[in-house]
Amino acid sequence: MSSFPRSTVLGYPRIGPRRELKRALESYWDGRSTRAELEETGAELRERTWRRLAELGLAGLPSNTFSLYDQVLDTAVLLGAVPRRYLDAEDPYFAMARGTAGLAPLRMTKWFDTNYHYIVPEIDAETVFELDAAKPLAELRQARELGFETRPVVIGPVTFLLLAGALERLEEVLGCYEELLAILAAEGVEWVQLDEPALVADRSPEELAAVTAAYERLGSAPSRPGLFVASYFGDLGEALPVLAATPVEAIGVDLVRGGLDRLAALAGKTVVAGVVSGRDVWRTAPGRALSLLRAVREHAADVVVSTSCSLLHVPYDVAGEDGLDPALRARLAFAEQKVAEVVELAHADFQGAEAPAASVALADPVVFEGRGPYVERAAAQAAHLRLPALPITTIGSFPQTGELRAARAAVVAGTLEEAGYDRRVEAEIERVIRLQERLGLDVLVHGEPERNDMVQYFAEHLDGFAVTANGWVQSYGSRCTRPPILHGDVGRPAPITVRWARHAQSLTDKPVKGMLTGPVTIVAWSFVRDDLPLRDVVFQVADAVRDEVRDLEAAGVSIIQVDEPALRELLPLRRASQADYLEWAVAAYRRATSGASDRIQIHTHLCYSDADQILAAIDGLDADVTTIESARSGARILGAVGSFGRGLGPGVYDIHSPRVPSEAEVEELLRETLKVLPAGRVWVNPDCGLKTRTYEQVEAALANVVGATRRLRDELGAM
Ligand code: MET
Ligand SMILES: [Zn+2]
Repeated sequence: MSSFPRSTVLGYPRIGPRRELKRALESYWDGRSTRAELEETGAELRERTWRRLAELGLAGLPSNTFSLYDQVLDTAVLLGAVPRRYLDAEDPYFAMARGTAGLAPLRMTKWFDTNYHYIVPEIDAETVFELDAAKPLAELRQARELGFETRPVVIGPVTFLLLAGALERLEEVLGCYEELLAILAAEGVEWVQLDEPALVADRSPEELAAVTAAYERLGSAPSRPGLFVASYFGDLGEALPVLAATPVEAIGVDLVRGGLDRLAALAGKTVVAGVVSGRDVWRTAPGRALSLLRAVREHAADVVVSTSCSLLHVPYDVAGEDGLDPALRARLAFAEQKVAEVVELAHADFQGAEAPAASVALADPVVFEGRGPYVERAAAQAAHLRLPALPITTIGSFPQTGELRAARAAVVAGTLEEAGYDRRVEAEIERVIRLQERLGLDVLVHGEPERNDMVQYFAEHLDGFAVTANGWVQSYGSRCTRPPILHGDVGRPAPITVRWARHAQSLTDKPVKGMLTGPVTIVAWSFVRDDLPLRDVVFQVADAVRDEVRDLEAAGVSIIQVDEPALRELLPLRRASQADYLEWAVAAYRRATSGASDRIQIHTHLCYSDADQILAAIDGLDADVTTIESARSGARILGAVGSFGRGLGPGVYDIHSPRVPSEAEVEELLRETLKVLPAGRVWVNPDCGLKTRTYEQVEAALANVVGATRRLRDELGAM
């Protein structure tokens, strides 16, 4: 086999520089275009990517990094792991991804510690693995016709099976991989990339033995291309010597997050050195990158310059972001700029840009111990709020109407005055308040109509953040987010939510919750400066939230919710670092909320099904009331919440589905909850915000929630 090209990237964004794939997908799903037209858009996007990467001077081009929905789902298809019930659907691929009228989709969850979501493969006794290499072959051949030799990228067998929870099927799956390698070799492919990001998390001896088994077997396949096993999102740790002992020729290491410790084991291998970060938007500091490359060269047979992971997790291009401060723009690198850096680093003359000296505004890491013990607070709040048993509330957002989105766009375009927009927001708040009163909810919300997004809205109003015009990053399928860029010291120049909260409260005698996003979530869903420890950045944001909490209290708001849905997401992949993270994350939350007096009821909200893993930390947040996803995940969480010491609202309405739950279903969930929690601590609420639903669905569902709760209240009263 020939030597590995001098420079490469592990993958590239695929949604399109102007989100062309998003539009093509949604038009196909709505029946406005054909599958062939969708494929055509895909082919154009791939062509554009290869041409651009080649123009930028990148030597090693990847293929099969494109996907119509998700690369893990593509791997399931590649290996024949398509559950039988989807085979009769009109389009089985999208049936698995999104469901159909009669079929629920496969489960979706977060890709390691990113905000990208993949489709979880379903492997059971029925699964018969059978290779279907059509997609990688088609992409390889398309590139070839355009004059490009590419390196097909596939998720590796160990990571694929670990994600599916089916490592015991390794032998069967390896047969498919062997077959794939033979097909690619016959096509004249020189190198294939097998992604094994699961190896950067803690792995048991059995799992490491699976790594050995897999790569010994694939390495001794009679006919195969060069094997490049890519790891990313952290340090390979003890998996590194294990992998290095197998016959694979090239190993990819993430040197942005990982260390140099065990690199001596890589003697004789080609090391694909991930020195340009695929997880942030900053230009690479040349000093560090060059010294890392020098250090690797001392050990490895051959060193290739690369990104630390796929560039899927960053936007396309800084060019066109004219709204950004030029000084900030000069520090930024999106996918295009990162490719250029990789190319330059592969030539010795790399200049790059040293990061400016950090403006260190270290927050005092001490928790503010402002609040009294929970029992005392609970008594003060009960006297003040006078809520019924099983109080009913919602999570914050109500349906976002097309008119509101259009009005927001009109303000940006300059065709609608701010004052006119504000009046529309106020009218929407009034509608939401009236609706909640009519339905009979107990703790109301203003509905968040002024927010485009629960993080971006705060970023737009805080110092130290910038928002991009076109910095879209794929979240799942056709969904993209535009993460704000946290680039400087954070401050809150003026109150952000107070005027809306005050307006909402003026319309009703029922309590209206103030609604804020917590410090961990604001940081988790932004691109963050890398010149300060993450903890210090989170504390700065916590102080800004703390100011807002204080102003809400001063404005007469008696319940304040501070959401932390991303608390679980930032949890480090390695257990050894988790306790430290949870400690500072919890401290930041308490710092943000502990300025409120005991009389103020603090709520928090978390969604996503795996909250049970961090339940102790959630308890540590010390919020008076926690609302949490439960209905969607079959009330699994109820098994773990018995010891929870404060108010808790396990969701009784799965808002991810357009389905309206019946009164009986809600009642059943409430009865389950009352078996594990004392009635005095139970709250009644949906799983999450209602903004993706329609008013019709929300009204019907909440009416059933109220009906079921009233019946149980009557029973409790009779006891
Ligand atoms: C992803 S959590 C969302 C919480 C937010 N308050 C809402 O209701 O939309
Ligand atoms: Zn939520």
